[in-house]
Amino acid sequence: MTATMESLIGLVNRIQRACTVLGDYGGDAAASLPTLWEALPSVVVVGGQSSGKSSVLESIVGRDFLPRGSGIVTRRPLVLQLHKTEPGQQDYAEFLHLPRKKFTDFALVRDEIQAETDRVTGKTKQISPVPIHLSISSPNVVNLTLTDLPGLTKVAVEGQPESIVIDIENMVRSYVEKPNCIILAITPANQDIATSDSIKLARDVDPTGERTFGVLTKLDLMDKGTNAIEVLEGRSYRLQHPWVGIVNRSQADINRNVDMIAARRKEREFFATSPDYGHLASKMGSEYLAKLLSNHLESIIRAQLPGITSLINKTIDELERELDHLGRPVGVDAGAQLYTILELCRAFDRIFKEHLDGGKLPFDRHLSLQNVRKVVSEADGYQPHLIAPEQGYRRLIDSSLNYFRGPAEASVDAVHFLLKELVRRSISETRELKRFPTLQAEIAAAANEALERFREDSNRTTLRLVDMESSYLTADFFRRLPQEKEKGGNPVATAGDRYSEGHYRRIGSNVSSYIGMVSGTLRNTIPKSVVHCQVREAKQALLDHFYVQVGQKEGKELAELLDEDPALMERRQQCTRRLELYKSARDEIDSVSWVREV
Ligand SMILES: Nc1nc2c(ncn2[C@@H]2O[C@H](COP(=O)(O)OP(=O)(O)OP(=O)(O)O)[C@@H](O)[C@H]2O)c(=O)[nH]1
Repeated sequence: MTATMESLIGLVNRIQRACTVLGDYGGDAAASLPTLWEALPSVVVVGGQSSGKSSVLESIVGRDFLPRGSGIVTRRPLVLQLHKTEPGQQDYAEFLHLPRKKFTDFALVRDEIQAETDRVTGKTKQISPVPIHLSISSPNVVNLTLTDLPGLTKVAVEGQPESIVIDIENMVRSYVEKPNCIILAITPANQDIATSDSIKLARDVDPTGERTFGVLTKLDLMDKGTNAIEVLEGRSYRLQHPWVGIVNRSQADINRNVDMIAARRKEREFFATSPDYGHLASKMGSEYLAKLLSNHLESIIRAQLPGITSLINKTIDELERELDHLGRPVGVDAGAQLYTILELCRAFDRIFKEHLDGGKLPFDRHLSLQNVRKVVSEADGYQPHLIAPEQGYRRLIDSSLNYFRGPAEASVDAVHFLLKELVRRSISETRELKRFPTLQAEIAAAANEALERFREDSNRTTLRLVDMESSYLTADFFRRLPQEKEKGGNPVATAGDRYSEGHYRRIGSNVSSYIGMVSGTLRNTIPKSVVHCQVREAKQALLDHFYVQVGQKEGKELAELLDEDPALMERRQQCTRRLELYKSARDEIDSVSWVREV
């Protein structure tokens, strides 16, 4: 049973240490990272200035080790982990930030707390939420973890910024508002309970008093003829747990170097012999308080462990999923990088081809063909001027064929823009590329460049098809045109009325029928040429140039292509560290449950 108790509080201690090492101090909801710190039950000591907070902690530990001085001395949370050792063992202290260094001189512990506080907060005397972890092993302690926070204060003293009053209140509040926080609310007995800073705060965050332990210090300093029975018996301010009265060392005792063991004895005597508190003696004093807290913390941890375990498993799943989504880190050598780049290009190319093959391109009913048809009808309705027959035919046909050039180019462009849109869509659908904005932009640029080249080629080819139709006007063609016999008429007519209207009409309809024939041909060949020069090329060789270029790059240039969004890299790192934390917590819990079952 004892083994279990030790292992449960020790278990939470180890997880708490892992939290600090891996940067989880709770309260960073802005980073939207899951926090394990906040899920762990902890006892937090809250009190106004000079309420006797430090004295209570030192009394629980049985050692002098906390910095003293004027102003706000505690400026970082101090997570104080107490481990009970076998009788006769020497007391020692260890800091998480100084692994492998054992302190047996507690005056040095005090110095180190001060130095470590300044290391993070600087000489500015600001406060910081990054906790200091101190563990103390001694036969004279119970297994317990307490977090000491800066004392609630009304005014900043010299050298400390005005904002510190609010900053402290906010920091303390951020701890005590967590439902897992057990609040140790310190109030001096020589002050009205109604004005106690710690009770005011506790009432705010824990109105039913379920998780608040009231501690009344300085019972020895009350005015003669008054006592704190009303408070200690829970009538002044009701809590679910019993109030505990404490008598710490007075300033005079401290000045006289009265040691803690002697102070504890004195405290016991105070209660045992007190006419007011004698009947409560067994439930008063710092030793009783320590045991009470230890038992409570233990039972809370036991009750919450299943919930914490399932939270851990759920969070591990979530973090793994997010990391999969963010993509795992890329290797650092050129080979791995080139491989990654080519893989990513292929991923894009695959999606692009899926679009092409998926019949998502409405070539046969697209604008280009409609345009061709539209122009054909225009050409059919075209009424030619009349010049000498062969030249006239040639010019009429040439100028009619010119009408095909615009739409031919338009069909080339239409397909070009469709392909460009597909590139854009495929780029944005290539999820793997999202984390590499540089490479993403390069692939998009390379694809668009290739499409540009295909367009030029397609334009040339398509216009040539049109040109070919006009150069096919051979002498034979004219010879085979239906000939018209002059019917009588006036042989000396002027050039203007040399031919009858019927003549012109026939020329017009001849040109028309020729153009009709040509348009029938172009209607078939333009789409073929456009698909051949652009779609087929895009499918087969979109990134060919790019592959050649990438193949010639050096390690450094490859790394640049794989340059990731810094925010994303940061996020991946954060998630990786959090995942590490949750996994180590899971391992810790697994090892304890295993011990318990044996
Ligand atoms: N007589 C007597 N003096 C006490 C008691 N508790 C604390 N003191 C004295 O009250 C003064 C303040 O006590 P601390 O323990 O330093 O109080 P604190 O809340 O930690 O104070 P700050 O850290 O300065 O805010 C010291 O001089 C203590 O000796 C007590 O129960 N009885």
